[in-house]
Amino acid sequence: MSVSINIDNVVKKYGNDTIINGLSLKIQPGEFFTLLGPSGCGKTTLLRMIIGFNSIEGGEIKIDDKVVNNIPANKRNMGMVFQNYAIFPHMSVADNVAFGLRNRKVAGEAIKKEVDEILKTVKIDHLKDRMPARLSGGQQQRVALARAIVIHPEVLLMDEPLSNLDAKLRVEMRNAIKSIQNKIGITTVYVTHDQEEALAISDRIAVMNGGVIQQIGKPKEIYQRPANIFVSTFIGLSNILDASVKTKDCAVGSKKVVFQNEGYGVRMDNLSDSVQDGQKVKVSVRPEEFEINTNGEGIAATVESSVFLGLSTHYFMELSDGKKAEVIQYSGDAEILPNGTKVSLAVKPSRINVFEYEGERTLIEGVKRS
Ligand SMILES: Nc1ncnc2c1ncn2[C@@H]1O[C@H](COP(=O)(O)OP(=O)(O)OP(=O)(O)O)[C@@H](O)[C@H]1O
Repeated sequence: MSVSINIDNVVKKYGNDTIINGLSLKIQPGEFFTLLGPSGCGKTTLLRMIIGFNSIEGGEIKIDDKVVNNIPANKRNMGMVFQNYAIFPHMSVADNVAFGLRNRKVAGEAIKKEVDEILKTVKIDHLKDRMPARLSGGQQQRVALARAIVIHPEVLLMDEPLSNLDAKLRVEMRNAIKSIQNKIGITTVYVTHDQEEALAISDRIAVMNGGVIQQIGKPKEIYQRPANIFVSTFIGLSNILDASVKTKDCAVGSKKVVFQNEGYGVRMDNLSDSVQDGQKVKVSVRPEEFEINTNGEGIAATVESSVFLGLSTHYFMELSDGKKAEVIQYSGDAEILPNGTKVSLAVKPSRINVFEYEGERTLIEGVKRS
C-alpha cells in the first residue's frame, strides 16, 4: 500500500537564517511529485527534511497519519537516489544492490531473489557482476535506483538524479524512472531545476522560489495557467507584455485587454469583475501562441532575426513600444520571413494569461481557459 506525505507548516533554519518559513503540501499515495525551482530555492533542504537528514524547526511531517519529525532517517523506511549516484566503487552491481538487505539481516536466498528481481526491473540484470568503474553514467544511476527500491521503502526520494548525464541519456533515464515508479506504485518525491524534466516525469509539480511554494499543479496546468509571472517565466518561455483593461463600451460581462495603447485589443469574457477601466496589467503570451499576420490585426512588430530549427522557426521581434518578443512558428509550409518584415501578432484570449501589473504579479482570477 502506498503512503501519503503530509507536510504541514514546516520551518527550516540554518543558524539564524530561516530557509523555509511555514511550508505546507500534501503528496498523495503513489504520486510522482516534483519539487522544481531555481538553485538555492530550498528543494534539497525540504527533501532532506522528509528523509530525516535535516532537523525540522517547526511544523510537522507525517507519513500517512504518523508524525516522523523525531524518527531518525534509518528508521523512516525511505529510499534515496542522489545526483552523484553514491554507489560503492569496490562492490559489484549485485553487491551494491544487496547491501541494504544484508544490513537488514535478510536471509541469503531471499537476498539473491530480491536482487535478481530488482535488477530486472531496472534492466541491468546482465550487468550484475560488473564493478561500477566499468558502468556508464546511466547504468550507475540504475544501480543507485535499484539499491534505493530493493528495500521496499514506503517513499522514494530523488535529488537531481539525472544532472550528471548527457542530454540524450537524461531523456532515456527519465522515461525509465517514470515507468519503474509507475510499475511499483511508490510515492515519490523528485527534485530538479530542469523544467522540461519536471513536466515530462511528474504527476504534480510544486514550483518553489525563495523557500516558498509558488504553485502546485499538474504539468499542463502549471504550463498553461501559471499562478504568477515567476512561474510563467520559469516554466518554458513567456513574453510578458504591458497592456491595459478596457471595461467601458464593451458588451455586458465582457472586457477588453488592449496592448500598447495602439488599439489592438482582445475581448475577454471571463476577466475578474474587480478590474477597473484603464487598469494596467501584464499579459504573458507563450511564443507559440502568437499568430503572425502579414496583413491583419495584431500587435505591430518587426522581424529582427530568425533561427530555423526544423520543426519550427524561432523569431526575435521588436514590438512598436521597443520591447522584444520571441515568436515560434511551426514550419509546415510557412515561408521564413526576412529580417525587417513588418507583421502583426494576434493572440487568442483563451491562450493568454493576465496578471497584476505590480506587487506579487499574480494571475487575475476569473480568466478561464476554454
Ligand atoms: N547546511 C547548510 N547550512 C547553511 N545554509 C544552507 C545549508 N544547506 C543549504 N543552505 C542554504 O539554504 C538555501 C537552500 O538550499 P538548497 O540546497 O535547499 O537549495 P536547492 O533548491 O536544492 O538548490 P540546488 O538546486 O542548487 O541544489 C540556500 O540558500 C543554501 O545556501
